[in-house]
Amino acid sequence: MSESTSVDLAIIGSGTGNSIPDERFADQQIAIFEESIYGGTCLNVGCIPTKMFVYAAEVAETIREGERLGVTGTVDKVDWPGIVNRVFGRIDPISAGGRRYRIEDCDNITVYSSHVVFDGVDPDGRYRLRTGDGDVVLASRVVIASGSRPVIPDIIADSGVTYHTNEDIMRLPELPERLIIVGSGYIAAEFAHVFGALGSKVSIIARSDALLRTQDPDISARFTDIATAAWDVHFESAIVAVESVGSAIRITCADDTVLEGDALLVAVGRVPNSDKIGLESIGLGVDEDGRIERDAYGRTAAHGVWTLGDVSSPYQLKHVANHEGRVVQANLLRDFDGADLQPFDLRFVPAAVFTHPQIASVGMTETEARDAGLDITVKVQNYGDVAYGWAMEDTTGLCKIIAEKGTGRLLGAHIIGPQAPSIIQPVIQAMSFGLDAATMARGQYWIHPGMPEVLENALLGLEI
Ligand SMILES: Cc1cc2nc3c(=O)[nH]c(=O)nc-3n(C[C@H](O)[C@H](O)[C@H](O)COP(=O)(O)OP(=O)(O)OC[C@H]3O[C@@H](n4cnc5c(N)ncnc54)[C@H](O)[C@@H]3O)c2cc1C
Ligand SMILES: NC(=O)c1ccc[n+]([C@@H]2O[C@H](COP(=O)([O-])OP(=O)(O)OC[C@H]3O[C@@H](n4cnc5c(N)ncnc54)[C@H](O)[C@@H]3O)[C@@H](O)[C@H]2O)c1
Repeated sequence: MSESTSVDLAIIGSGTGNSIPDERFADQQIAIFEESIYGGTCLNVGCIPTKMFVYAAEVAETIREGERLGVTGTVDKVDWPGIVNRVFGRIDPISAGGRRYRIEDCDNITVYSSHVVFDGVDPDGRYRLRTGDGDVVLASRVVIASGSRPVIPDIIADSGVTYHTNEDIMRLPELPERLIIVGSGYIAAEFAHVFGALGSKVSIIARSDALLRTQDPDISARFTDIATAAWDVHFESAIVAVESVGSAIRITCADDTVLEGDALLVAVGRVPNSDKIGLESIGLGVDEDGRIERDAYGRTAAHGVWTLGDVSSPYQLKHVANHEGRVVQANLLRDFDGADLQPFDLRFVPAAVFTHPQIASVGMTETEARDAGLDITVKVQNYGDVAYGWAMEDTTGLCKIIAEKGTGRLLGAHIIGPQAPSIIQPVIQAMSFGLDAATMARGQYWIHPGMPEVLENALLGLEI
């Protein structure tokens, strides 16, 4: 049995968890546990590399779409290995540098590069954490920031075929000629764009009758139309067989559709990493979606144990994990039972899908607002209705605003079209700071002829 080490704070996960120790924690002994690449999902296999690939895909699309503007060009070559090297040539050193900084420059921090589990509580009430390498760390306070991982349907896992997830698809040695994507959410939409624009033939197997189903119905419908024209999309498809045929993968669906591909990407959702960390040994449970239960301040039911990010948040988004990280960080400097703890603010959480065209949203969908019994007014404004949309010859972009009748309270905004994640930001600001639609529309200038005029016109078009 190895000797144990005592620390003031243990952090499980080096994603958002790595941002917690700053100079205010310099007098605390801290253990950080990371079983995989240092820096977590967003940096290594999530937001950042995907968007670096997306940008290259956007450039390829822009060249192809130039013809309708009178600028004709062709994409002569896609240097996939070159793109992979550029992306990871930037990211890998950041991950390695972050790890090196914690190990070499932070005297109060020890990094354990191993899987860790809770192994009960010692007689002094400290949490016992046991690593796969045999180290035992005792901690009076713990932050669980262990994130989430991809779900793999049994029929694929059991088939023995080679499949990919976000963890390795971006490091394929060559661009697959034919890519099959199983799933119809964020990751499916983003990678379909990346691989489709860079030259793969993309097939999507979707369980339901639409893509990005959790978006506002107008956005999901518009995207589904565009995606169906761009890629080979199979709706309401249940997979009944998955097999290897030579170097290819063959998937058969219940309606006898047979698809063959050179690579298979699984993107059917992510589950919280709450099931392999020994939570039961410290009396903690999870909710029906596998998320660690927590209160508004990030506290679990175990005294001194906090949680944040994908493992416990209702949102699997990095900006949410970062916010939750800042809240837990502030609360760690207070008493666990203190009356001055800071709560999470999850009122107006925006999200964007970096597919083609881009999509961004904040607040309620029209369906959610109606289901909530609110008296609403809705305006849909097309990109093509404003001058910059004419400049772009845009025919598919739209901006939809939902507000409360009578008060003009902004309830939701949903945009599909070029630069949607940037264009939506003023609405996030308005909702966060309580601006109503009329004040937002006429209480400021809108640069003419900028694309945000689509937002201005949508606000002015509401019948409040
Ligand atoms: C392909 C993809 C694209 C995405 N794009 C975006 C985007 O554009 N915008 C956005 O907002 N969000 C995006 N996300 C979501 C975002 O990446 C996550 O919400 C965010 O990274 C979660 O952060 P976290 O700190 O909770 O977990 P993570 O960053 O996943 O960190 C958890 C860490 O804990 C480690 N760990 C887990 N269990 C243990 C254990 N028992 N012992 C030791 N270590 C352990 C894991 O190895 C991991 O490194 C994307 C996700 C994916 C998969
Ligand atoms: N731009 C971003 O912010 C971004 C990008 C990527 C991922 N993410 C985060 O990561 C999460 C996970 O992404 P995701 O795309 O894996 O999940 P998702 O929840 O967005 O979508 C999963 C989709 O797969 C479908 N599905 C489930 N089981 C299936 C099956 N057996 N066969 C076929 N389809 C099936 C679901 O109906 C759903 O539409 C997202 O919800 C999001 O929070 C965010």
